[in-house]
Amino acid sequence: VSTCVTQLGRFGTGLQHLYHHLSLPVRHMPTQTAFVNVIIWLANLSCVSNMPYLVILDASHNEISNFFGFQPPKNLKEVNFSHNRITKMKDLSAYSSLSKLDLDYNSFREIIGLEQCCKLTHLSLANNKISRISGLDSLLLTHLCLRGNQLERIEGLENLRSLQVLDLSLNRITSLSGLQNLHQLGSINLKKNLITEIQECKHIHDLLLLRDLNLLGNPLQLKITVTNLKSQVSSVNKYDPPMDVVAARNHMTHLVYQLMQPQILYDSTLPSADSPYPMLVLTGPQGCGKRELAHRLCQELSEYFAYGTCHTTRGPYFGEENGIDYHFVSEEDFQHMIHMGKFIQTMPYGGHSYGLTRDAIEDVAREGLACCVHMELEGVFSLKNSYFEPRFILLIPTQVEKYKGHLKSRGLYTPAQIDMAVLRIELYANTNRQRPGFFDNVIPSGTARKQFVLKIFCCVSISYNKENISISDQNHDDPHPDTDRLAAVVSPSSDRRPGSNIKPILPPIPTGRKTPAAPSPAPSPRPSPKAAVTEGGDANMEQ
Ligand SMILES: Nc1ncnc2c1ncn2[C@@H]1O[C@H](COP(=O)(O)OP(=O)(O)OP(=O)(O)O)[C@@H](O)[C@H]1O
Repeated sequence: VSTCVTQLGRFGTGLQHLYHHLSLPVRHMPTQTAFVNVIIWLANLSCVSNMPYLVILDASHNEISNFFGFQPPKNLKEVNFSHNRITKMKDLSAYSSLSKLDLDYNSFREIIGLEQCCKLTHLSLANNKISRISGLDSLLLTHLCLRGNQLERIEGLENLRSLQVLDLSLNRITSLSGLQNLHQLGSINLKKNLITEIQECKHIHDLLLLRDLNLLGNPLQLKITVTNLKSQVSSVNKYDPPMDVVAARNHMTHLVYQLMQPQILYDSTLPSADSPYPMLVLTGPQGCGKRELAHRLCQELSEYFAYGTCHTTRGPYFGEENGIDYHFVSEEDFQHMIHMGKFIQTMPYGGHSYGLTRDAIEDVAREGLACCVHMELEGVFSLKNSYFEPRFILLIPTQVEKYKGHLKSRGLYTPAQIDMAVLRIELYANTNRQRPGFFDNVIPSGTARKQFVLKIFCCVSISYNKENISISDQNHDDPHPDTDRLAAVVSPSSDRRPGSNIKPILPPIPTGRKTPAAPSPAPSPRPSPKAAVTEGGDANMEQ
């Protein structure tokens, strides 16, 4: 035996090999390898004592419980005892040629007896029961694997200056302290340990050869992810805040300023404050015709709606009147109003400020009417935060070239302003796509005015208690619109805003309202010259 290779295949095919190799004289096999057979399942390796020239011994996957229970072959370099039943290491000073020792999947509790194995470079003790690293001080290990043990700290490695690859994954290690002097380290695996602080990395800061560091599955990973996420979110919020964030800030600002003012607890001139005043908001990109339609709506349905005049710092266009189209104020006055808590929401647009005041809404509420306003999308986001529960109708141009041409023909905008307005169409479209129900109704450009009015009616019929409203249409194209038919035209998203309960979004019109039974073409309670001015203007574009 001692002159031959003993090669028993580990998976049961080795017996023929055994006999085949047994017939070989040793001079043909200068490097001897012993494989032992799982079918035989060796319990001891005493036979190896008769193999003085053995160099590599693979005794893995057996039932061996005796650690190196054989006379040491002089040149034994590599031993694989993995997947056996060995519980205790012993002094291996007689095995001084050992360079590679695989002891994975046994039941070792401590590392002992290797002190004299000065040629040992690879040691693997994965999946044992080792709770403390010891006895390695004098070794020249380059590879050390202690994966899947019970280590709580990295200790006893300080002198392993040759160590290049260290696997300490699947332990209970909480700190990277103990690695700082291992300057040859190129790879550290600390996956699935208990490291919580990223500051622990200071211990490996000076390891210049370190290429791989695996800290996956440590508590700090979650922390880093959350921290990264937090810092990403905060940088996004700082430099490119989403509309929700801007709107929340805007709402908070005005709420805080408002709360800093003396509070009026009861105003007998106002309808009950138990429910928010009815409000209709027309939104869409600049010049899409929403302002004109708001004016027209207030004129044609003056029984129900009155125009809520916003404030702006821009100067009036030709034909615009202060207090009707806007309250035109200076930037200074606008800022002062903000600080006086006057606004519900504000928004910068095109280098100017725009804002809707609480007074504008309450003035309309005093008349027992629903307030109709127009604003850009950011304003809508802000209002969604407020106590008011408006109905939102989006007017969206669908024919971009036509819309562009219309803006050009107004002669009010620079090419850059036109481009911006056109770009913002996508913003509205995306919001509508991504947030179903965000708008109560969407009216594409090109919708016939009749249909538009029908849809507004639908909105009204849903907004108000249906018993209280009858839609007669003496002024409109459709002589007998009934609410059922109107309901058929309304898009599903207009049914009810998400989150609202069964009751109508807008309460019945406060007492004091004229009976809506027979709306007449009486003049609007508020002048709406803009509607007259633009009759056939922007609104016509929608036709
Ligand atoms: N309080 C507000 N909050 C947000 N947006 C507002 C507010 N008031 C007005 N806006 C919007 O600001 C944009 C610029 O208004 P401006 O009146 O200067 O433009 P315009 O060229 O007349 O456009 P439009 O015909 O759409 O009103 C418009 O889209 C308008 O609806």
